Amino acid sequence: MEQATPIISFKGVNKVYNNGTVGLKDISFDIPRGQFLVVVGLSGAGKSTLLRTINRMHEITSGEITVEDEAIGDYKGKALRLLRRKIGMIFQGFNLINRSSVEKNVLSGRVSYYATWKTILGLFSKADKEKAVHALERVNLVEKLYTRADELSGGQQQRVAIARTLMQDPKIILADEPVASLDPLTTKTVMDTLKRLNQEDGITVIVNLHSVALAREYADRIIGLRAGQLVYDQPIAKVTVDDLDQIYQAEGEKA
Ligand SMILES: Nc1ncnc2c1ncn2[C@@H]1O[C@H](COP(=O)(O)OP(=O)(O)OP(=O)(O)O)[C@@H](O)[C@H]1O
Repeated sequence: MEQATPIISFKGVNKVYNNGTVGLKDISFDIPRGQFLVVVGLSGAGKSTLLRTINRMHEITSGEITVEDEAIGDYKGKALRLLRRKIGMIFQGFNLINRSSVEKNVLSGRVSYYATWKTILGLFSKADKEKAVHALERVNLVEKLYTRADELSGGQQQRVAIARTLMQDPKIILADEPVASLDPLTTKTVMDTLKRLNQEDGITVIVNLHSVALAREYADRIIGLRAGQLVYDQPIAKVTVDDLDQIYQAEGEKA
């Protein structure tokens, strides 16, 4: 059984969108520090909503979320910036500046450490440039430092996005369908990178995935959502194919 203090805790969390759609319904669970957690569920089950409440990209309607034992709901200004600094986010579409070099994209992960005018003028410190090289080494892409982002493959672009989040020295990485637009081979390079950072740096990783096969391959634990509710929560050793089929049963969707 996990004994570690949770790095993130959901306590009776509800999210209702302005148009009345229920995003999350009475979600309570803890995420131990260093866990590789995979969230599965049908399209519209609430996976993105769940992830985005952790860095306050989405506000919750009721309940409480704590990160490192602090309720984050009232964070404003500096406290919110610091929260977002310690939580890296990876998106399905990579969100890179396509016409800029890999180096510039990676350095942009450091902007929250600078006054705005410096980053506008591109005055990153030598230490940060070295940090960018190191971040690219971690994702095995250092040879692409001066390549334009849009000249890279999808899997390489996603690894640049991961390197960019490493510039924040994140304690948590949220990845929302990070491999949904990638082929199987590049999918593996991206998932392996996330797993390595989880294991070597102890970064807590929370990934939304459509693929049940990938979830089983990489997760320490799988949670399942259906219609905004937490309907499944098991350590990987106890996860069975039948369980996962159940979560996807509604529309017969499989990996
Ligand atoms: N901004 C919004 N306004 C209103 N409803 C929303 C909004 N964003 C999401 N929803 C709704 O909330 C529910 C949960 O959506 P969410 O995107 O979290 O699901 P998901 O599991 O991530 O789906 P997918 O796998 O398709 O990304 C869905 O019914 C969705 O239509």
